[in-house]
Amino acid sequence: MLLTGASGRVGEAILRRLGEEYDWRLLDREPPTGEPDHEYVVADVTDEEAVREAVDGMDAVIHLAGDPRPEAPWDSVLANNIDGTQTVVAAAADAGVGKFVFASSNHAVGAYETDERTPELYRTSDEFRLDGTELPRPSNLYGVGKVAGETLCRYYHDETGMNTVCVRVGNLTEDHPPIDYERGQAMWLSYRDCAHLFERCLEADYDYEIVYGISDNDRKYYSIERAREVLGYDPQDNSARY
Ligand SMILES: NC(=O)C1=CN([C@@H]2O[C@H](COP(=O)(O)OP(=O)(O)OC[C@H]3O[C@@H](n4cnc5c(N)ncnc54)[C@H](O)[C@@H]3O)[C@@H](O)[C@H]2O)C=CC1
Ligand SMILES: O=C1O[C@H](COP(=O)(O)O)[C@@H](O)[C@H](O)[C@H]1O
Repeated sequence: MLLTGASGRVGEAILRRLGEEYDWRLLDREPPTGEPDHEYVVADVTDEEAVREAVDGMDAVIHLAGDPRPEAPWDSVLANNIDGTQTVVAAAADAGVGKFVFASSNHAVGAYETDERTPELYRTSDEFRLDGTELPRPSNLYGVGKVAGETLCRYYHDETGMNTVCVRVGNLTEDHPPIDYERGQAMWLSYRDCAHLFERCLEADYDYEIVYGISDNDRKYYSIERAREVLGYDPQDNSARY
């Protein structure tokens, strides 16, 4: 399995629980901080030759690498998130990789959180749900880049049949949900549920899917029904317990 952006937070959550479960090849533009437990490729995802070598022989790719900042400027979004994703997904499709898992974001649909809907949207009593079938509605240029990534995944799936899932990740924080931040509590994804969700993305059967990546929070305004149904996602955590 190839894991891009392996040295970041999502990569850490995945490797902490699944490090021993798969034969990993890790890729990041930053070198490892210590002696890596797995094969480690230092490369930028915009480097086509390096990426083509990295995907060679892989059954699956989890593509996390990119600029994660909601306020990321356009030049970074364009290079790291759009060009980088195109380079990785095209190389994976050409190499005949079986499954491609793309880390999309809540910011692909963040503009559904209108002044009229918030803050009630973030509360348990509100029944509004986004389920992945709605049109994209990004809240910033970073979100635009994630929508572009989802569209690239759709295109390469349709062109080559590569099984592809885009996970609109919520707010990953370790140990407990964000404090004094209702939006973050509604879209909290625990480290444990994060690892489980990406494991399901590696194991389940699907064609092309968009799912939400959050824990089973009482406050949720993202449906996790599709992730349950198609992937067998069974989250254990809930921000309401904290
Ligand atoms: N952490 C979260 O709550 C959320 C994360 N995501 C997405 O998940 C992915 C991972 O996010 P985090 O782990 O939080 O970010 P992070 O910044 O902790 O990790 C990203 C990793 O990607 C690497 N990277 C960045 N650009 C690269 C490039 N051009 N080539 C090679 N490596 C590159 C960085 O060196 C870093 O190790 C990102 O795509 C982000 O947009 C989406 C929604 C929420
Ligand atoms: O996509 C992302 O979303 C989370 C949550 O967004 P926020 O605006 O509520 O902080 C963010 O923490 C993460 O860095 C980003 O990649």
